[in-house]
Amino acid sequence: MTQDARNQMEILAAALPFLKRYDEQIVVVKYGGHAMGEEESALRFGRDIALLEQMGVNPVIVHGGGPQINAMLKRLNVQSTFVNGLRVTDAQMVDVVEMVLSGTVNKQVADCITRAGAIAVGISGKDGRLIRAKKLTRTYRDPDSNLEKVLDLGFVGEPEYVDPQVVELLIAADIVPVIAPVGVGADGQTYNINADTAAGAIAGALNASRLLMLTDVPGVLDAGRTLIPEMTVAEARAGIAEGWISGGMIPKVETCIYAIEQGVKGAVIVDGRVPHAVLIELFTNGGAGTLIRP
Ligand SMILES: Nc1ncnc2c1ncn2[C@@H]1O[C@H](COP(=O)(O)OP(=O)(O)O)[C@@H](O)[C@H]1O
Ligand SMILES: CC(=O)N[C@@H](CCC(=O)OP(=O)(O)O)C(=O)O
Repeated sequence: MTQDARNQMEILAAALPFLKRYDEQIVVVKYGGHAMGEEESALRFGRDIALLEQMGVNPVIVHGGGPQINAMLKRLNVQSTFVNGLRVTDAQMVDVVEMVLSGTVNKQVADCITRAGAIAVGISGKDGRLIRAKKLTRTYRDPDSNLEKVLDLGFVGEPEYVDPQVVELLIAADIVPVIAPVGVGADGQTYNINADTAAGAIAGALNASRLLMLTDVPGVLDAGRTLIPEMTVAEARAGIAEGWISGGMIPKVETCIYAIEQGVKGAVIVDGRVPHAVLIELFTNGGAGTLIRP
């Protein structure tokens, strides 16, 4: 038995009293592009997810792939810009985003789980019309003119309606759904959706008991860069308004708030690079990362 398998067994031994809590429950895991790391770390993630499935929990994976899209754009010599953690996505960009997310990354993540002994099937939000999307519309106050302006991010979408039927069919067949955050408009247009936002919408539609957001920082850090173990929705909103929650952390925190408002019991932002982060979060008293609560 490898050292890693021994570690996994040790966590599970400690987890026994908690197992019943998640039996038959849906746990949505957002697997961020930064959390994926090297192959060994992705395989370890796959083993944890396969184990959850075998233990009777119903994991649903929504993955990101921002760094992987960046790497492909670099190869193609295409520049990319972000506004508030969202990629400005023109027609050429949306093709690359779909190719990387629904193609390479989606199949890699599903493969890591399948190699660990569960059956995982990779789909995107377009399959079965899982994520009906519309163009994201946001306004902002222009600091120069002080006028309210519309933010145009091109083909960046937001979920308008989630039809979880295809995911529920996979769960009923004991298959782990692995979902790429690409949505489809009423007119068939493909939209690039931030993976955090997609995960929150799916967790809400599935009435999940937990949403775990795996990233590459220990959780939400305060202005002094210290980990905040627990914060209320109001505190999280204040962090965004005050600016110490910024960039890619904004969609993450907003997603947790949304998921809680939809009835998800707990939303946690946690460091996915820590070995067995998912098991530790679900099955230990202290958990890890930042829990956002009402
Ligand atoms: N208050 C904060 N606490 C932690 N991270 C923060 C905070 N504000 C901004 N960030 C940034 O958010 C990033 C996480 O978002 P992102 O890179 O989009 O992750 P992912 O690829 O996992 O979705 C962190 O690496 C960090 O640079
Ligand atoms: C609109 C938007 O920004 N979409 C993201 C989708 C991928 C993503 O969110 O990946 P991570 O979770 O790894 O950051 C993007 O284009 O990068």
